[in-house]
Amino acid sequence: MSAPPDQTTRGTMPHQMTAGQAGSVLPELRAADWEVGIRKRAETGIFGVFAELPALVREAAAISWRADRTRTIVVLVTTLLAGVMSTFGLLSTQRLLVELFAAGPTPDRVRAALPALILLASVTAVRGGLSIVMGYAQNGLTPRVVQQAERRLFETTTRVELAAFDQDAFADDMERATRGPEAAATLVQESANVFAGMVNLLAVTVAVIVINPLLLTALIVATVPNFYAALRAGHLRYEEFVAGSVRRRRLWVLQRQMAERHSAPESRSYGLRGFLLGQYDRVMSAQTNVDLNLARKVTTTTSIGATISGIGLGGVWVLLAVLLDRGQIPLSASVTCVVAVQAAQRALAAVTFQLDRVFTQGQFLKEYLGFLHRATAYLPPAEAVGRPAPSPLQSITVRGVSLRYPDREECAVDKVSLRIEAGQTVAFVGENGSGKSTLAAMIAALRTPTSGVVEWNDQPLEDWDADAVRSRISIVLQEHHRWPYTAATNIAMGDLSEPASLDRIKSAARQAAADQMIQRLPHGYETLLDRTFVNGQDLSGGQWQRLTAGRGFYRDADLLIMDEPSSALDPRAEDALFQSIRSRQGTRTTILITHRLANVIHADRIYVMHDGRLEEQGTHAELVTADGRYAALFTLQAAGYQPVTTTTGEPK
Ligand SMILES: Nc1ncnc2c1ncn2[C@@H]1O[C@H](COP(=O)(O)OP(=O)(O)OP(=O)(O)O)[C@@H](O)[C@H]1O
Repeated sequence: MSAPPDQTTRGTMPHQMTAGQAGSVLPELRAADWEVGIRKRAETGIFGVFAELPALVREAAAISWRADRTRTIVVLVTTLLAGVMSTFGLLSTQRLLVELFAAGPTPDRVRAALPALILLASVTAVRGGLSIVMGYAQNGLTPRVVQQAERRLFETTTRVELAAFDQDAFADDMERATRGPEAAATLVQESANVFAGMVNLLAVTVAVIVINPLLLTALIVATVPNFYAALRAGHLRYEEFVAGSVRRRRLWVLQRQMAERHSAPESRSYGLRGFLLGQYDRVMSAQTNVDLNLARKVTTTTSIGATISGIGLGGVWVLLAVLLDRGQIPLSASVTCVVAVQAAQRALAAVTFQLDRVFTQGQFLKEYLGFLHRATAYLPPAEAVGRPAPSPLQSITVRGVSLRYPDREECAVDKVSLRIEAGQTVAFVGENGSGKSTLAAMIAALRTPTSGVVEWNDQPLEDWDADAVRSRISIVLQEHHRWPYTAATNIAMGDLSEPASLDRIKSAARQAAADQMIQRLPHGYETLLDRTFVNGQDLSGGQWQRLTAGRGFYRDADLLIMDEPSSALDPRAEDALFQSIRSRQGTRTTILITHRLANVIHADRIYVMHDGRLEEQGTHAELVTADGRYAALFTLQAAGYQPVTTTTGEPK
């Protein structure tokens, strides 16, 4: 029996793990649909993909140019000059050999060879000097290019709308894109190297043709198969990288699950060790199979190339022997030919290696640029720039708003309409998954409705600058993030628009019942809240929740949205928190999402959600009188607080 897809993405149940199903059960072991386009492109063949290289090299050069003009020029010029020097070196070697193998007395031959010897020595010295300069320039250039390209990537990932993270492909796309910055840095130099290598090759080819045009054919047979095989091997490796990105991410997640402290307690108490190791074995064995398969293909390709090239090289030597034997070429020319063929092989090996790198790095850069391009679909519209900042909140109107998440049939929020006046405290209640958080996210300008409109002061949210709207709203999320900074910073992150003030931080912490708890930490407000750092501490779930609420209070927002802010709080902390929320009533606007219905009794209006729809609304008294869903939920919860009585009505 194969498991349903949503279950298998979270791991397969141990009883389902049979060897025969290994290839079919975990979807991450199969290529995902969205990879099709990328694979197709990877399969267009080596030369088809090569057509893209000039554009990619131009892009890399542009990135490098923006990062550091001087070093880019130095790297390009020194690399090209070094290539030219190699060619001169080869030509002067040839000249040297011709002079040394010429007829006549030895002192005369040595004298005649002296200019070529001096040229060879000078060329070698200049080449050495150029390499040093190139090394310095490249070392300075690489970090700058990486920093600039990486920053551009993170500028995008931090700006995209939340909807981007709902797309399957986004995380994998991003993983591949992270290789782009390094690729941009190496591409510039490697392309210059390829160019210089080509110049070198051309010189060798000319030298060989001059000796005997026939030798050129043999030279081509001796070198081209190796060249093609090396290119093909690079192509195969890239294909594997593309196909394996989901699997690698799965492995990375598993590695963390088995080695991190957050998962350690549950892993032990539920005895998950075997399960996790089993998952690891399965993903890893799939990875190993792919690696072995790749190694086999690469070895076969390169072996065939090397064999054909070897035969070709044998042909060169035989041809040379025949020509020598027939007296068709002098000894000096045949020695030069041996040197030239060896130089050609070295040059071609270098060019192949560099081309392979340019090719692979070019693909990484392409992934990077492609990701940046695709991500633009999730960036706020350009026309948003320059929109006015919203005036102080007077009302929020939700008009027929719906939102459907990708790949979901039902709407998470379905045609909801409501109006909140400034100063009101309203509550969203309802069962799990009824759409409360999604509705709040649309009101907070974090998600865009699929249809309908949210208005701020009777004007659609899109009319206002989105960042400015968000700066007027403080939202305490149900799934809050535990920022790995100090307690003070964790609270001050609620408003970074001005320098943090300890008084303000403490005041926010007091509203969230977090002040005393923080003061008792080893370094008080300056305690670092991450155990992975030296002297770092961790908090309990409820303590983190208090801190998060403190962050919400820290921002002097027109609208405070608290999504399930007290689920982990003890009764005293909960009471203190709700007193703080209540103290806002009449002056500041608050949206409260909670399952603890006792805390919403005082709300100005309660909205009851069910299956994405707004089912009831009213004050607590009105809803109890209506005797609908709210009344049922309230009565059920209240019953839990009644003393248990005997059948005669006596307390037990
Ligand atoms: N990012 C998402 N992608 C796909 N579906 C989602 C996503 N977030 C929420 N949902 C789905 O949308 C529906 C509404 O979720 P939402 O979080 O708004 O409910 P809620 O009322 O806040 O629930 P709870 O009381 O459990 O917090 C649920 O069916 C949920 O599975």
